[in-house]
Amino acid sequence: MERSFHVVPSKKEINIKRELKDMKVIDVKNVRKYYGGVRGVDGLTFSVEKGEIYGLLGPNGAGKTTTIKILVKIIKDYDGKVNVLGRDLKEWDEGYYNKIGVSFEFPASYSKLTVLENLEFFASFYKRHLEPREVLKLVGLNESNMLVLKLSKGMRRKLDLARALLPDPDILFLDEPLEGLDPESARRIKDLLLEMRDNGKTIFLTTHNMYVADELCDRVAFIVEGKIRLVGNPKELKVRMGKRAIKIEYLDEGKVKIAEFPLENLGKNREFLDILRKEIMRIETVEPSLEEIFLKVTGRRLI
Ligand SMILES: Nc1ncnc2c1ncn2[C@@H]1O[C@H](COP(=O)(O)OP(=O)(O)OP(=O)(O)O)[C@@H](O)[C@H]1O
Repeated sequence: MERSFHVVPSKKEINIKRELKDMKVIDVKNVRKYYGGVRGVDGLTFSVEKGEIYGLLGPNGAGKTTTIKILVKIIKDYDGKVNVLGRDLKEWDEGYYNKIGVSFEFPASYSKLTVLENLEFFASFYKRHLEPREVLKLVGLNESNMLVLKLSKGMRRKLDLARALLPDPDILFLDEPLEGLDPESARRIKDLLLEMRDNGKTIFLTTHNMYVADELCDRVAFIVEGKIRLVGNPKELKVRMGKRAIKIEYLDEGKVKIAEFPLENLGKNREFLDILRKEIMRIETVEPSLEEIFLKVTGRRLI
């Protein structure tokens, strides 16, 4: 049976939704994975709630891909506890793949088949799925009859996402979802993900791009050397971790000048009060970027 994101839910679905509300959809406790002697993740602990876009932000080698691979059961030999959709990950059988959608950095399609043939093939694995043409429309990929080998990087990225959407999953796992997309396509995919989130889907993504984290994520987790160092809403983090300063632009003897002052004791700051008597052009609070907060908290740059 085909379903869309907007169909009226059955009573059973409403009850399940009620149960899932406020529930930790993903709960990871003290997870550890080494590749021989190389640390993938170590002491990884976090949880994701239903209906949020949760972003794992970190530099190369931080453990983002390892985390996703564990969560989608590609890596099974880890230590620690992982619970997804109310069940221990190790207890989930093949039914898990009807509940989740996965889009990875590497191409996962058959290059000698067309876009539509690929999606029809993948759809055949699911008991219930969305219409291949419908998911292509959602991601804005119009080249349904083009061979995959002829697709640009951005088109492949959209195809990967379309494939992830096929089972109409409760959770989407996306590795660097906007990488390689032109600005218009990136905007479209961002809007799609936000709409899906508003419709109760949970989206877990990894990125090393602070703009993606900033614009898309309800919560962002900083990951460094296999551990989460800080979690928060991007806007709240900026307020909490910011410099708490203002920038003032003013005219001084016909020249534009800019000065910055800490918010503490601003009303008693003689230099600031003197400037206020001049012609003010603009006053704004100084907002740090996520990159700056990341550096402050972890001592590491994102790239
Ligand atoms: N198959 C593997 N064999 C050996 N070491 C690995 C393997 N996969 C990952 N690693 C190592 O584990 C660590 C974490 O890698 P991971 O790919 O999870 O990080 P990442 O944050 O996704 O980085 P990137 O942004 O570069 O993909 C790195 O030191 C990496 O070299």
